[in-house]
Amino acid sequence: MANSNYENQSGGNLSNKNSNTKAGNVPGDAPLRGPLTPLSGEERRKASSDLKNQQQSTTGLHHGGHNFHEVFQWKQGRYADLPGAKISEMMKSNSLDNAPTQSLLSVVNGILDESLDRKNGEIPHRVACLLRKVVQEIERRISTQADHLRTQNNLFKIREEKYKSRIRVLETLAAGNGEEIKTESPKVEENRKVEEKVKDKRESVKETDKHESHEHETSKNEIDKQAIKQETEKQIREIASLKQELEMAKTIHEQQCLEMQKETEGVKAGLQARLNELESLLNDSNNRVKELETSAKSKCQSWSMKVNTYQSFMDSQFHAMRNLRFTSNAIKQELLKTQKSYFDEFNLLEVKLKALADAAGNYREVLNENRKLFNEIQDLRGNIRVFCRVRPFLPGQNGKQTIVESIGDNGQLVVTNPAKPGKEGQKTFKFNKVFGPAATQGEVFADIQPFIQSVVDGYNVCIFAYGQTGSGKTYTMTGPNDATEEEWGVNFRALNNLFKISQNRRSTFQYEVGVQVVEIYNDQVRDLLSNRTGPAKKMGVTSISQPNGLAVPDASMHPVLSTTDVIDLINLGFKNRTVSATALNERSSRSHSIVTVHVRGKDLKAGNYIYGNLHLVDLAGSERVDRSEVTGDRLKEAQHINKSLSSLGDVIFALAQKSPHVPYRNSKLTQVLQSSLGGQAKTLMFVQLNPDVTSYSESLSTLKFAERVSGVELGAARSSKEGKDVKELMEQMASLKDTIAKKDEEIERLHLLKDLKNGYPGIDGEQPGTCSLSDKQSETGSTDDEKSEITDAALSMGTETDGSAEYVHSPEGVSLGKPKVVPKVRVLQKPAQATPTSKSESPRASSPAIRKTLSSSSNLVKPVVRKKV
Ligand SMILES: Nc1ncnc2c1ncn2[C@@H]1O[C@H](COP(=O)(O)OP(=O)(O)OP(=O)(O)O)[C@@H](O)[C@H]1O
Repeated sequence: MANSNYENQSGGNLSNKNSNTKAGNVPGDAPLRGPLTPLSGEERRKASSDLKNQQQSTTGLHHGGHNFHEVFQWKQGRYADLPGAKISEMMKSNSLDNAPTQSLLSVVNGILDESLDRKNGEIPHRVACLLRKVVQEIERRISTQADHLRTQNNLFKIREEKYKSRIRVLETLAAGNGEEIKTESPKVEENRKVEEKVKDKRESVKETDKHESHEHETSKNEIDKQAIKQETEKQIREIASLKQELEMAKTIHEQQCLEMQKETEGVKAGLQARLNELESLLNDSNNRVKELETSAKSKCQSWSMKVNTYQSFMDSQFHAMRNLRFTSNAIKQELLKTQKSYFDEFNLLEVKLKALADAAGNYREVLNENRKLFNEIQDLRGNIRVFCRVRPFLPGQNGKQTIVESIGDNGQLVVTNPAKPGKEGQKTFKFNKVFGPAATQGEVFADIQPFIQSVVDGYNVCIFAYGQTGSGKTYTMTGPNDATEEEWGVNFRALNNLFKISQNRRSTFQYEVGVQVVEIYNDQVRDLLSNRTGPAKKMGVTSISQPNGLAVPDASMHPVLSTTDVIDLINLGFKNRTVSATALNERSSRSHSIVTVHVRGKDLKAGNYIYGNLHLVDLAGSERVDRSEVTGDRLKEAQHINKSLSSLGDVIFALAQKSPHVPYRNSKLTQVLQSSLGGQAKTLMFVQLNPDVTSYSESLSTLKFAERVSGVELGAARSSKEGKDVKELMEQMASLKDTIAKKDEEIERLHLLKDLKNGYPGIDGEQPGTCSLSDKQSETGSTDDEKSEITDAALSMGTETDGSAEYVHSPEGVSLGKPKVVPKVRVLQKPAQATPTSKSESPRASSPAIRKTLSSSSNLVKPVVRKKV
């Protein structure tokens, strides 16, 4: 308040408190007084009124300053936000002139602090102008204050002179020359008053004395003189003290002057430094502003360039979009056209699908017929088939003189007696097929494969290898030790094929496969897969074959899911056999090993089961006992072998003769194989031949046995009452083959229809997880039989789908709609009349499969021309 008072009074000059106090008492024409001289009442009143005036003036100015505060008391960081109009208004108005210097400095500091706080140090232009104005105001005030100080100094000097003259007067007074000192000093005035008082007193004394006695006058005068003297001394002392005080005041005043000067210079220097600092900041700010302006200009230019680029890009995009729109319209048109043609094709397809559904509906029937035909072919070929296999000479075998003269394509084998060279010694044998020494395992199996399919169809099959020791029975049935897949024997290949077929039929049949491995040694049955340790347990054989074909129910049954399982089991069985062989001296040659595969298939549609079993038999060596000239155990073994082999021959012969009694019970071997010998069972015998001349006698014996067996069926055919000869039967077989071929053609056509349907993705209704027809084809083998299996599975799926989905046409395409059953409008029909042929009277020829001729109303499924059988 005091500060602003002073500042306002002095036109905003900078000052301190001391100067403030004194400046208030320094009006130009004010009477000069000593510092300690008491004020008279008049002077006090005047001084009070001056003070009031000053206060009023201060209040008024402060009011103006208050306005300034209102304008300038911005919070830190807000000066930059002052609107330009406000700043220019402040700069135009006189608010800066009335503002206290402290406030101006606060503004400067505020702006600078704000500029420092701001990261880029920028001061907006308008704030910089304001700053310049404020600084100019501060400069002006400094110069004014300097003038004021000079004036004040002069005043002090004048006052000093006055004090000095007064001191001189007092000194003169003190010297006692009685000279009246006319001075305006209060002390002198007081002296004067005292003197007047003394004078008055003297006069009053005189007057009193006039009234009192004259005598006392003299003594009183003396007393007065002494009093005056004392008074004078007292005054001299006072003058001395006043002088002292004056000196002190002078000293203090000089000190104060010096201090003020120093302070003023300090403030001036500070302000100058601050001013310089502010100017440099201002310059920096200006430079920064220029830099910013330059960068803003360059940015502006780059932005305008970018804008141009974007504009051109947008133009090109718009152009491209327009083109795309045109293209899209064209595509839309094309799509509509395609859709229309698609609808047409779809309608056509629907018609074809109906035909396909009809055909597929009857496909099962066709398939069954196919199976029957297949079996009839098998029957015609003979339920007992004999293959002869001549093993090659072994690497270490000497001589290498063979008894095999020739091998014919028609199953003819000519052997020569080494003792009778020439035609005389030659003997011809006829079998279903003869495999020479070069025949591979794969070639051999190719002729066996149909038997495996029969097993899956629910027939019992027995494949056994017969021959003398070392003739290759185990090689054919199992393969060599540690056989590669190429060298796999019948066992592994048969099961591998069985799994493949069951896999292909998985949509219609669910198969379970179990394996038993037993051996028959000395007419005893032993389980080779028993996990019991020690010698194998003896097994009983059921005399009447069970419906499930389990002739040895006590033998462990092992379910198998893959060929690997089978390999493991058979290896385990042979290992057990080998263990026994160590003790029983090469027992493998003198025991029959039987691998029995039990197949149970569930018809997924009908729900019924079919059973089939396959016996894979590696017979004991067939060498003659008399030649071996053995005794004891070996003789017993040989007798058992001979007995079991001849029992096998007897059974087969009895079956061929359709004898009412078939001697199965004569040996354990025939009992075990009973389910696979006779009835609908199919038997395949491998006659293994050692071509070495040294084995001629054994080989001849083997061949004779085989000839007897192989001649059974054919002989029976020849001796039948209908008088049909082999040639006729062969013709019949060819005819049946022809029928099958036609059916295959028909199936192919159905495939075509199916493919046609699959050609339209999204409408075939293929269920997830099901294979497409092509998938199935690729994963199967190349035989026709397998193909028919595949077709069966594929068409079964197709039939279900065709009957359950309706296809909805929509502009977006084709989608599956509400399920709808497609009515079967076409069925496979029997021919109007079946023309019986000369063979039709035969039970085989008169079977419905042969009599039926397939026809189809579909233009794609052409009717099969019925062949004369
Ligand atoms: N087709 C063939 N090709 C190559 N080697 C063969 C063939 N047939 C048999 N062999 C070999 O002949 C030898 C005897 O064959 P194998 O053991 O199969 O006769 P086997 O009739 O089973 O004898 P055993 O009655 O003693 O069991 C074996 O070394 C076998 O590898």
